[in-house]
Amino acid sequence: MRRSDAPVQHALTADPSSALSGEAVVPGDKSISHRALIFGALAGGQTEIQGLLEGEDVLATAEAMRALGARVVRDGEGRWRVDGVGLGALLEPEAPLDFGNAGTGVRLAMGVVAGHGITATFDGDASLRRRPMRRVIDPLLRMGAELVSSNDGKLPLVLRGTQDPIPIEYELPVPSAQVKSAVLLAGLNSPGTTTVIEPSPTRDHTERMARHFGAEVDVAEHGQGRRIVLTGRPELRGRPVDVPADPSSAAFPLVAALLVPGSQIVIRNVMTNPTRFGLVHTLREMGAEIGEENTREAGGETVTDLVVRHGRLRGIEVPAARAPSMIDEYPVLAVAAAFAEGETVMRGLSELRVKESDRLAAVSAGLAANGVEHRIEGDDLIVTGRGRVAGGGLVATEMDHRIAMSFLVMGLAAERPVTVDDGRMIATSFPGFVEMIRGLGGGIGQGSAA
Ligand SMILES: O=C(O)C1=C[C@@H](OP(=O)(O)O)[C@@H](O)[C@H](O)C1
Ligand SMILES: C=C(OP(=O)(O)O)C(=O)O
Repeated sequence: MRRSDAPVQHALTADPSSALSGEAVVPGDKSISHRALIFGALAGGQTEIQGLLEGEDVLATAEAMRALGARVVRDGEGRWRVDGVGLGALLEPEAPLDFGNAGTGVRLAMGVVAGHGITATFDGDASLRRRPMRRVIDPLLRMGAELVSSNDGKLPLVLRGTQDPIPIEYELPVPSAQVKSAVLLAGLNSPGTTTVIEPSPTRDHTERMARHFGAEVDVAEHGQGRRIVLTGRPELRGRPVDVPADPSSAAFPLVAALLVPGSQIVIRNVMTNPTRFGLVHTLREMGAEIGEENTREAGGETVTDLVVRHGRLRGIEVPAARAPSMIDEYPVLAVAAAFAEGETVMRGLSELRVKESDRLAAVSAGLAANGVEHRIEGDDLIVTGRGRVAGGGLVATEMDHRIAMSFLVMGLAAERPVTVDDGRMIATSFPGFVEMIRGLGGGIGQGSAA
């Protein structure tokens, strides 16, 4: 039975594939793309961005930065120019800021607005309206912002910022780079130092980019995590930003090539930032052969060409401490685990419940629809792999791009086709995903086979 109301014309079906080969072109990193636009808007002068992810999530942030007064222009494919307004000089937007499906965009922009003497309305699609915003609002209120109205701590909400944000020390209650970044972005316009303590390291792109644009950010080890100290009111100057390929998007062709017999592919220019590379370590522990060639520095990050060959995988235990470094990759890891031999135990996945969908529930439903034995125990997901997957299932996307792409990858390697009921959300982070898979020789077509 269909579990969603998505019209059938948006369904996509992946067919069992012969060997994948060639080069996978993966778009620019989503986290860096959002931040490049935001820092570009906050800086004085011009920021030139190469390789920006032109996905719907990032385009919503571009639109929001325009509404806050920045000039944001597309110069060519992936080439964007931002003329910033300067820290402290953002304009009050005339209309609500609509972030579509993008948690990162809306939460980081709340931090930006909280640190300026302006009021803004934040909104998004049905998925974003379900996601928790208290985690960001709470520290921003401590910094002097005011919550004018909200839908019980969710979108749509109205936030009134302050031109003199109070410098605070904030210990993150959840390991979230979005919360960390919102506090740091609000702290940029604060007269003192803003400190964020994170229980375990989360992606550090805000810290790196703040430095790149001229801010002082000190980072020290703190127990299992980090203590980040930002000095307020720096002079932010527009800078060039070169966006590397997104490891979270590279995860899809990577896992597809591991699972489809005979495959060998190359994925170029993939960022290897250690706060983002947990999936590659995990797959290697499972027995995957993943080479790194031509490793180099580009735009303040290390990038590499990943060389991936099909091979057998075995089940392992993935510790909770690794979750932040691969938080968006669990749906596709669960797919890889379904094809492995033995149990893969993924621990500490509570944050998956508050993404674009409840990803634990959506992954579980997708595995069940395709005959994969698994169970959820508390916040852990345990998948019993048998080296093969029956497939033949219809998977509810639940407005979640990563669920759609993960189960299409499953269909390339399963015994029967796998259908996802709605492929439209893929455009939020990976426009061109279907063409990329086809370019490797994989078959994804429109419509339902289930
Ligand atoms: O800061 C970021 O760019 C992101 C942080 C993560 O979210 P959380 O901070 O909520 O874990 C991740 O899931 C999201 O795709 C991007
Ligand atoms: C969780 C994700 O994004 P966001 O929080 O920005 O919506 C994601 O891309 O998997």
